Amino acid sequence: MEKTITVLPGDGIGPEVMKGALRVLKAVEARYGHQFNVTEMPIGGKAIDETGFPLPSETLEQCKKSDAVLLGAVGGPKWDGMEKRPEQGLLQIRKELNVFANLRPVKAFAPLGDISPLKPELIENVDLIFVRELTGGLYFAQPKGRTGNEEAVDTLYYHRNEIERVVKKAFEIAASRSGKLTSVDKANVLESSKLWREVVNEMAKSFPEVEVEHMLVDNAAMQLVRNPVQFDVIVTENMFGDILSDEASMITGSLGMLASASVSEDGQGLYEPVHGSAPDIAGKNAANPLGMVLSTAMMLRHSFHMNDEADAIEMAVQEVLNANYRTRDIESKKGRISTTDEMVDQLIYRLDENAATTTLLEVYV
Ligand SMILES: NC(=O)c1ccc[n+]([C@@H]2O[C@H](COP(=O)([O-])OP(=O)(O)OC[C@H]3O[C@@H](n4cnc5c(N)ncnc54)[C@H](O)[C@@H]3O)[C@@H](O)[C@H]2O)c1
Ligand SMILES: CC(C)[C@H](C(=O)O)[C@@H](O)C(=O)O
Ligand SMILES: [Mg+2]
Repeated sequence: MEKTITVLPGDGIGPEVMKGALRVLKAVEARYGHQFNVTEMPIGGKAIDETGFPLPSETLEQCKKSDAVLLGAVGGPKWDGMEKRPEQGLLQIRKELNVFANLRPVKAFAPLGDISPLKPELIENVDLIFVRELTGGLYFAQPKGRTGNEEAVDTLYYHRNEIERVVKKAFEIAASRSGKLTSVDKANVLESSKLWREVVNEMAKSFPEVEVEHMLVDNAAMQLVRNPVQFDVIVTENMFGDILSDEASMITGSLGMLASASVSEDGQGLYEPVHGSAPDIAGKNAANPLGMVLSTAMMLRHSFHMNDEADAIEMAVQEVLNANYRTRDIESKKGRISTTDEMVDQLIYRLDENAATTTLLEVYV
């Protein structure tokens, strides 16, 4: 199959983990006979340095005409305090591509049981997914900004349609999984949350097979560390989802493990790890590439319907962890610390092996 991918490495560890993802894609290409036409474009701080804009129009155009977009991370202290911020590029690309549903799966990896700050018995069997509203809410609504030296304003606005489309997506996902949906809001205080709850209750009538519960966001933050296995699908507002998903990353043991897919109604897909540009470890070949690599697997599965290929990457990740290869953030007492590149070497080695095994099995059958 031939596909075009726009690659936006961004800043900090973004380019380092993206290099790994592209090597993994090359391995998939070779083994499964695909052709991925990759075009790299600037976004974030790099784009500000090169063009003066965090999302240059050439980058946006290239993304719009691609089959999918892969993004590393943006931001860093270099651009702090500047009028244009790298993060504006990220928010703008999400808005322009209309990728309103941000899917952030959180699965406990058995070999990382001792890495998580949560007790092993609490995280065993955790397999949940956030459906985070991504193009509305506090991040985007007007008025927004400084209204003088002493005042600043952000607005939490939602139109019913914006809530409906993301909630529908969450119901569909819940129906395809265990049939349990938790909607997280702050309906005891916020008007936008009351509307959110109303929409969820209305939508529930079209999905009788899905059991719905409402949970206030402060309680949800607590429940995620008290008993995370109670959750399956969690749908929530943009900023609540941002905060809760970083919190939930500790179920895996590291923010560097989490992947995400952001999808639109017309099939656009933007794939990025949940973590940021990690300025504290950038340039050291120390970043965990697995969140980026797992985001690449999500791209293959969701945008290209390449399920075997995505399975093979996920299996390779499991095997690398089983074999105790670890970057510093998931350091194990049993093995030495690997660099970003070494982790990717191990993935590719196993991807080749997996492909070889699959071929052998097929021949044998
Ligand atoms: N999607 C994105 O592009 C994105 C997401 C979050 C933050 N950011 C930006 O990144 C910059 C830094 O933000 P921050 O420090 O609050 O969050 P961060 O996610 O960059 O880092 C938080 C902590 O997690 C660690 N970490 C993150 N990813 C890791 C990985 N792959 N491997 C190992 N350790 C990892 C970092 O070293 C750091 O200690 C800011 O400019 C922020 O706006 C961008
Ligand atoms: C960098 C920032 C704008 C972004 C967000 O808040 O959406 C990040 O934290 C994320 O989780 O993708
Ligand atoms: Mg975040």
